[in-house]
Amino acid sequence: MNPDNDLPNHFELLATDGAARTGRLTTPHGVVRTPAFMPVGTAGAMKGMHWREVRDAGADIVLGNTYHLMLRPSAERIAALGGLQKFTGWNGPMLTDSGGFQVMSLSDLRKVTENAVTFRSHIDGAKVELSPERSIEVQRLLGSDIAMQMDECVRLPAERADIERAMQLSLRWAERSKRAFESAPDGYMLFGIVQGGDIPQLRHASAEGLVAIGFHGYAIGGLAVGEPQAVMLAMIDETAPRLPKERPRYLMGVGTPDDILEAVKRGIDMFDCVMPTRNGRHGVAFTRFGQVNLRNARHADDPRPLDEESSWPSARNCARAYLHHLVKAGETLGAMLLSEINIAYYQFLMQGIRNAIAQGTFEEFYQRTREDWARGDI
Ligand SMILES: Nc1nc2c(CCNCC3CCCCC3)c3[nH]c(NCCc4ccccc4)nc3cc2c(=O)[nH]1
Repeated sequence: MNPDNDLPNHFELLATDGAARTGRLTTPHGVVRTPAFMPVGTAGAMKGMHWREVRDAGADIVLGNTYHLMLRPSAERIAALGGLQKFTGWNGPMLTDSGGFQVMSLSDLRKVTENAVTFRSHIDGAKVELSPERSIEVQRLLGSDIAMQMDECVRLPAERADIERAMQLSLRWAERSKRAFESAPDGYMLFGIVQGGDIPQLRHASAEGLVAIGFHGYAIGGLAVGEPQAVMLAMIDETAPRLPKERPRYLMGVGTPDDILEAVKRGIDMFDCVMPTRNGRHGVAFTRFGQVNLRNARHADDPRPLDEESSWPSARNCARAYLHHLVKAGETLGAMLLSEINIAYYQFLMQGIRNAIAQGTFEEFYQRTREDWARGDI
């Protein structure tokens, strides 16, 4: 029996160092080492990468894209083809978001009612209704190992009344999402999502409401939506201690390496962000010494690789001059190389974090890593 609710707990805490934790989350498709960075697949693919590279870079779990896949090819078609793992060839754990956040950011003509989010498909303009029940059905059809409740995320800054309305609606949708999820086979998980904007009391009410309903894990949503990093970190401080310590905590949409290090320090276990692949496609590399914009002319004659000590071959072997050329020439290989270099760096960072927490040296790791970033690209 778990102290907080009667759902099975598939998360095992291995060590803690201050508020930071390292553990293992067991899913039907494999084990996820935490703290974990989850690369974001788009419509069933990791833009610019083969799944083999995603795995070789050290990723245990990737995100599938509920919003896109439900519109094309449709969740029913993916289910008929054996589910996302079979359909995509990624045979490891997958997490899917509920789709509501993306509706709000990607499609126009959308409306939020008590029952659902309704919107027009950006593909064929068809009217689509995404209720908590339909979102759970789609995530079950996709075969995702970890599903997210349907929620409403408010961009910041926002009026208190709007933040409160969306937080309360999300709690009612949490209840409906959990009921719709109840038929899932053992091992599959559903996470609740804490809302409440930048208002501590609303964050507390949301966290307490979700814990009372009971989930396999808890996400902190409604952040990385325009607020300064200090506000994001303050809301983590208000929320994480109010979530069951034996269950996983997932900070949605975050973030830069600096965001991740600060959030791990405050007790976060899981992250997702499009930044490594998106910045890679735009010519920006993440390295041990900070970000390097390879579009910059200063790299044109530089024979050095990005990082001679990197465990990732392309980061250790490709001359900056070559990467600069590929990016300027708009060669697809440029986007591919920088995407894999960035995913590999994020996984290198996560492995360093996990090792440091396990050894009780997270504080030193935290300080040294930030100094290396501040050194900047030599
Ligand atoms: N349900 C839900 N999802 C959220 C997401 C989407 C997380 N990524 C899903 C993933 C699924 C597959 C496709 C891609 C997205 C967020 N992303 C961000 N910030 C991103 C900030 C950002 C960072 C870099 C670049 C652009 C935007 N804040 C978020 C808050 C919430 C939230 O409250 N509720």
